[in-house]
Amino acid sequence: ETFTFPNSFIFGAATASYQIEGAWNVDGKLPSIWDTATHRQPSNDVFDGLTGDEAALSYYYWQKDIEALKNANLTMYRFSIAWTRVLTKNQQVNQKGIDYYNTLINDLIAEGITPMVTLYHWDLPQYLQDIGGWMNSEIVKYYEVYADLVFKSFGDRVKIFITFNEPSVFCDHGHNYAEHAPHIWTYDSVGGILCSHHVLLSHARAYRLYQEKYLAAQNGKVGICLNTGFSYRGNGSVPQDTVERAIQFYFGRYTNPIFSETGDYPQVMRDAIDQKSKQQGRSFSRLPTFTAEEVQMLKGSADFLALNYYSSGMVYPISFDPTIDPVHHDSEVAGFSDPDWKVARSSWLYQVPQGLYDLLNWIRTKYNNPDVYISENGWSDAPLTIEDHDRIEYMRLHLAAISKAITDGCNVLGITVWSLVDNFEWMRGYDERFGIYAIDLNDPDRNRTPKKSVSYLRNVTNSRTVEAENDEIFVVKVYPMPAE
Ligand SMILES: CCCCCCCCCCCCC/C=C/[C@@H](O)[C@@H](N)CO[C@@H]1O[C@H](CO)[C@@H](O)[C@H](O)[C@H]1O
Repeated sequence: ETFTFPNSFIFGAATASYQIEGAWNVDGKLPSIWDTATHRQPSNDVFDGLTGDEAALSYYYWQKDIEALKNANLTMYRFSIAWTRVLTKNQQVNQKGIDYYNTLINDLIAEGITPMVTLYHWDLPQYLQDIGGWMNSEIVKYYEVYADLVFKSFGDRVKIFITFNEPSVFCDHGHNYAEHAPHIWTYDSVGGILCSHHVLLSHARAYRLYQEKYLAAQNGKVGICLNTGFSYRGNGSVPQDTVERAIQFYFGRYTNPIFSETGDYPQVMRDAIDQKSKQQGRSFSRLPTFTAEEVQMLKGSADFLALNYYSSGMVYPISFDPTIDPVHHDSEVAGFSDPDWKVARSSWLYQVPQGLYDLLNWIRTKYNNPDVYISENGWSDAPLTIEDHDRIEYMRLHLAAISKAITDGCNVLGITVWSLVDNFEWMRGYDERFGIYAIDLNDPDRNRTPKKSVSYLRNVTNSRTVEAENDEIFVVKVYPMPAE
């Protein structure tokens, strides 16, 4: 079957500052929590022991990135700004950092490529972590100062801003399980919950600031980037409400306050955490409460949803047990992956295009069909895999799923694939490569070598079609529940 894309649909690619820029301490840039994490001695716990100190050296080779975009026929570039490059500790402007992004933005626009700018892709200034980072409510003010600077400096040319990338990942993995920077472990997910709460408030304040101060002159859009898989019934006896609870706890904790008609946290989450907190003998709930004003400030605080989709899972109910993974412990849901699904070099990344199709329709019906960009979607393979047939298949099937969702009426405006170039894959270092361009870390010039997927993408963007069979997209079957 041939799947088509409307002429308005935009094809692009994405990166993030810490993962590609290098130049970690150049021109006044301050250390971020990822600099701290990767410089830990005697071991940084990164899979290959490496850091983002140099990565793709995009701080010097941004023109190579622009060439790579052009060569792939891509017309949108999602990149992030390093907070640590543009502001000093006492909240003054670091002009050299601003200059770098000004040059990048101007050069992109000169080549007809639309910049999509993420304000926060996990690289918090270390001096803010030192006062508690996302767990301290004061962070909201610091973020607002930073957002103000970004809007003021770049908003005359940048018309699409994303306030945050994947809060579920940096809040949970960074503040519950100590798996990501700032490597904090907290009991009962308290750290992750506080982080999410302050991220939501920071997002809303930045959105309202843009509306009040910049919208009239700049006429841009501000959204937030959230990630999730879709969840499926682990076997025939799993109740549908388990599926819904999984999504609400993982995704709804951010989407409900921003995109729903009612606003605030999902009721199922409010009830569960309040009740469990009580059951634990606590005098107040682990889930903070938004004031009525905050609920209003959050409600409708996004012009679009930037959705990162990689994979999906099967779920089944479990009973409350504080000793297990804290995300599941409040939701009383656990998940597993079908061993028949194809898996990438990243052990968590199973190929489930159906999940993207179902998720887009879930969002359409749940939230009155908001504008959506697929801000990340991609496949990892081994270093220097140039004949990346598995990535091509993954892209083909996910693009088909998107096209099908658009046919259903979902407002999907475009995609920025992850990633433009091979880069620092967080705690996996450089072992899992997501780029459509390969980078040899031994090459001081960091030449961007096109993988086979670049010519595939070029064909897709020229023809605005992909070929796929429905049974390649719809891969979810119901399996017996695994032993608990
Ligand atoms: C509804 C919820 C529950 C159901 C199901 C299960 C979902 C299965 C998906 C498993 C994902 C587990 C770990 C998550 C990892 C990614 O989301 C995370 N690594 C994504 O980060 C972004 O992706 C890029 C590639 O990893 C990364 O380089 C980029 O910086 C991130 O923005």
